[in-house]
Amino acid sequence: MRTILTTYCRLPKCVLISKHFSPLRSDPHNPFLFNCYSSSTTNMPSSNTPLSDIETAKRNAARAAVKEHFDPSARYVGIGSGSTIVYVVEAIQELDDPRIANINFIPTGYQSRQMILRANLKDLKFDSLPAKPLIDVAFDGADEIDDSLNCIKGGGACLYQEKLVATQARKFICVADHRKLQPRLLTFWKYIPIEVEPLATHTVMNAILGLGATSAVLREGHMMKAGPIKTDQDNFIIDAYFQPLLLPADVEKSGSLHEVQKGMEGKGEGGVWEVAELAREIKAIEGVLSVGLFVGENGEQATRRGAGRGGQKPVAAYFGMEDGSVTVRVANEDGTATVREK
Ligand SMILES: O=C(CO)[C@H](O)[C@H](O)COP(=O)(O)O
Repeated sequence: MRTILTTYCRLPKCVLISKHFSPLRSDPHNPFLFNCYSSSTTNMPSSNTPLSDIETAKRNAARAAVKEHFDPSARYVGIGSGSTIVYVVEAIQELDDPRIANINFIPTGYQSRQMILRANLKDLKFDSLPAKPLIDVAFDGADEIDDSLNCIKGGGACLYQEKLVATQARKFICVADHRKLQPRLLTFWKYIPIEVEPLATHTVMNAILGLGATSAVLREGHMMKAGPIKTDQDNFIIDAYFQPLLLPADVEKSGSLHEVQKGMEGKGEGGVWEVAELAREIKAIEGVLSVGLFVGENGEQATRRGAGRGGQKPVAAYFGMEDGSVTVRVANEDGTATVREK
């Protein structure tokens, strides 16, 4: 696997390592990481635990999102993966409403399910959901969210089940800290996680480079000698580095995507994509199970259209800010988004 890594990376190794070591995952105050090593039966941070600024921002965002979108009389609630979602579960518990015991919580993977169980909530596997009713609401974190509520997800390697749950939900709500609030995807967060069937790893990496990625990296585990990370589906993750992604509005302004790309190529910065178009191209590569770009419709748009399912994009994203406030990006009917301060 080392061969694959060096063959396909066009960046110097040191750059790859530093990009790989995401700043979003190195906080010693992170209660999710802490609880990985604790024997705590709740897996929940105590509300009295002093938190770092980032963790406080996550908690503030989670509390605001739960207050506005969690209904204790709901039947099905999706619970995502990562370190921020811990605070959503905490905020649900804090409501201390007996009706919560009747809710089926749908996990998006192993970590998510453990969190649900340790919080003494009722878990229901995605494939046990009845076909018809949609999940009332799904909460999840994200790695980056743009002006139109497109998201990058999969920093924790859970994108496939997260997408399954989001697209089966009437509304999908994102919860994040201020670092994830960006105008365009791939601004602060530099790569798109892609889940691939292991046999197809080489061919998918080649195809991604063919789309103009600056590099494609097979994600290794923390213990290099143990090999690449395996997802909950036993697949690999390829992290694909591209230039910042455009919104449809950027393309409209410039006339056509081709014109924008031409302009960028002139500056020696090829491989510029509109976000939904790139998601479609990557998904079409044989061997790709899921792309960590959440694009297209949101659940409310899909419901209005009578689609009978949800959408990939959130209807709202809550960001805990550095000053303790919460900023919300809310979807408008036409797919654009409005920013609201709380
Ligand atoms: O997509 C995910 C896992 O695959 C997470 O939701 C995303 O990485 C955000 O995680 P965190 O809340 O720890 O920053």
